[in-house]
Amino acid sequence: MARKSQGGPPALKVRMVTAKVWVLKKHFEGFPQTSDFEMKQEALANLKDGELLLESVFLSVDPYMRPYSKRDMKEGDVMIGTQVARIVESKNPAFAVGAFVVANRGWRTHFISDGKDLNLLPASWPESLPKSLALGTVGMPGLTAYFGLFEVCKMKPGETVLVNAAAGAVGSVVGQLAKIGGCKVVGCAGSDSKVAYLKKIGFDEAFNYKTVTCLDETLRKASPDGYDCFFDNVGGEFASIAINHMKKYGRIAVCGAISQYNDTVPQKGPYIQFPMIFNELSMKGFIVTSWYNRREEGVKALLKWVLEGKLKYHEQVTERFENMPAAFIGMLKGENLGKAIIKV
Ligand SMILES: NC(=O)C1=CN([C@@H]2O[C@H](COP(=O)(O)OP(=O)(O)OC[C@H]3O[C@@H](n4cnc5c(N)ncnc54)[C@H](OP(=O)(O)O)[C@@H]3O)[C@@H](O)[C@H]2O)C=CC1
Ligand SMILES: CCCCCC(=O)/C=C/[C@H]1[C@H](O)CC(=O)[C@@H]1CCCCCCC(=O)O
Repeated sequence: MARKSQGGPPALKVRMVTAKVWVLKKHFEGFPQTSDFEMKQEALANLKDGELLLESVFLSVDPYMRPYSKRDMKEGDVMIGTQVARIVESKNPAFAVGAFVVANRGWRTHFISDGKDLNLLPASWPESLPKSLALGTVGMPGLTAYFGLFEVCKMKPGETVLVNAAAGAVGSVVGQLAKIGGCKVVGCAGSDSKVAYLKKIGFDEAFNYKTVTCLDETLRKASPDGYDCFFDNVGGEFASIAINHMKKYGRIAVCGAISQYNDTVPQKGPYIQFPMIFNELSMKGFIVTSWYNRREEGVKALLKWVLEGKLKYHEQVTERFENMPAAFIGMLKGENLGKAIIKV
């Protein structure tokens, strides 16, 4: 607080902010444990000209954090990740206090930015729409579905699309975009209530991959003529079986391999050459950020479909920053329906 000291110059306005952060205490071995994380405090410096102070309002837990922690992080680093944050103080004329942005500043409650790494929420974002959707259906996972389906799979009206992890953040958008695009869509998920949700949001066929007696038979029954497009979020055994159900010239978008992220011993074949050659398949891995030169187009399309009611969303919201590790582990276990979000 500013105050005048008797006779001297006015005292400086000092606002000390302490951020809570989650660090990777110990590299994950197999399935992550809450003991692999540690919560710490970070004192933030005072703002310099051009800087902003932000507070995270919603944070995202995503599957990529598991493989990327192994590839890119060392023990003691703050966990990687994105947030929707509110500007609480600004010494940058381009950013007003109270505005909301998407940032990529890891598992932190507060942080300082020079504004260069921030994406303002679109001006057309309606007040009625949860801002957390900028981390899900209208954010990175939604864009993954959009570019993966339309650009990687090159999906066309009248085709049949298969998607796994279908009740999650990416998969639930894939299925609905396939319907918007005039396709038949088959999806699978890991519980009966998720399967019921898939039917509710318009999937033509849906099944619980954990309880089917024979995946091969189930895939054949769901689409006896096979699949034109396979949007693979899971990899491993599921993908090895599904590849044999592709139609001639089928296209596979290799988006993720969540069934393999926690493996301590790498899974072995079967090998894919025979179906690839016999059916002249195309299989392409992709990272959504390679399409971010068209990010605005994707966000605009997804937002429009949400507002028209054609693209439904569900969020699994965990309250409190302190529960982030549990929410992350829960998401890897399949406890989320739709996008897993943390509300600080
Ligand atoms: N390439 C890219 O640019 C991107 C790739 N991805 C990938 O997309 C996939 C989905 O991500 P996202 O939508 O954010 O996550 P989800 O919201 O789908 O959450 C993960 C889901 O994966 C399912 N799952 C977990 N373990 C297994 C398993 N062993 N076999 C089958 N399913 C499993 C669980 O659902 P269930 O109950 O059905 O088992 C769980 O809910 C991930 O592989 C991720 O890495 C995501 C974003 C960008
Ligand atoms: C074999 C691993 C497959 C992982 C697939 C996946 O989920 C990829 C996700 C990326 C998504 O396309 C956009 C991202 O931001 C994800 C990668 C995040 C990398 C984090 C880099 C570390 C940092 O933020 O500093």
